[in-house]
Amino acid sequence: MSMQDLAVLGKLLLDILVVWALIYSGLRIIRNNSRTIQIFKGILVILLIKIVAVFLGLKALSALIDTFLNWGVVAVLILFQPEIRSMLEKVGKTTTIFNNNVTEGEYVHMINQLIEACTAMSKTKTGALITIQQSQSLEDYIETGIKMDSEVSSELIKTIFQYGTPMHDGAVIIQGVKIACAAAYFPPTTKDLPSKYGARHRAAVGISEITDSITIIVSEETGNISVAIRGQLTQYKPEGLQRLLMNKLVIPEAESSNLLDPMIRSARNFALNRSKRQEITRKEDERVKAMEIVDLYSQNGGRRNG
Ligand SMILES: Nc1ncnc2c1ncn2[C@@H]1O[C@H](COP(=O)(O)OP(=O)(O)OP(=O)(O)O)[C@@H](O)[C@H]1O
Repeated sequence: MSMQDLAVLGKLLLDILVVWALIYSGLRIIRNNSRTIQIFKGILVILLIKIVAVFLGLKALSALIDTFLNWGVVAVLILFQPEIRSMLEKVGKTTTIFNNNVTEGEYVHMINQLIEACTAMSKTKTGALITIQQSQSLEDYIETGIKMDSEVSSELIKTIFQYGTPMHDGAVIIQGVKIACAAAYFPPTTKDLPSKYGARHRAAVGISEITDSITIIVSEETGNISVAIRGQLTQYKPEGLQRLLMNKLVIPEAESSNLLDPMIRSARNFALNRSKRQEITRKEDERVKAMEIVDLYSQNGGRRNG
């Protein structure tokens, strides 16, 4: 292969890589926000109607949709203005696109502080609701609370949830290793939960159904600690919760989020054969010994989101 061929191949690969990164970023922005998902679905429906109109020769409908689509770019710019602005802000801070800037040590410290706080609140039966943002943004919900920008510390968490204080009602949201807000409101689940679970647990399950967040609940009534993930409520002892959070949040720095993540992950998954993957999943499951698992979906007709 000549140098010229190599140069052409290199350009081609770079081209594919850049387009991949742009599409991936675009899809992340859409997926990270419940509002953008709805708008994106709406646009898809309109495009589908357009295809059907062309196929059936419905000229008036087709022309109407054309006019709508022509103005669509302006409409999208107006509708997505907050998302576009935040995306450009992120591009400005290039580090956040390639690395979320949180070290493994900082995560471990945050987890230890959370465990300390939850253990103490569990003993004193102080009700608490703490949600940790994962890949899907919780900005919409942070807006409903009282904004903060503070390091997670056991003392601060306990103070926030101290009964009678102005911020004890609602949820604390953690982004990275910082408390982004307190007193946030979540849309409660519409599912029938066992009667022992009230509004706090309903809110936790609700947010876990619509985002990939991890929500810790300390019950005011029993002092029990539970976690809601993907619509499933699981009760943990503090040690189990610590293992769960370590497994979910502490990833080796070399694997931390960047634009090439999906490619690296696909390549790695491809390389691992099926049985090996099952073995790894089994070992990870064993590390988290839950006391009680309430699978809300199997109790309610088996619907499961994502
Ligand atoms: N939609 C919501 N979003 C955020 N927080 C909520 C929401 N609904 C209730 N909460 C919080 O839950 C508290 C009420 O909890 P409630 O006692 O009804 O629930 P519970 O699931 O039975 O919990 P516990 O076991 O602690 O009693 C409220 O004071 C408020 O702090």
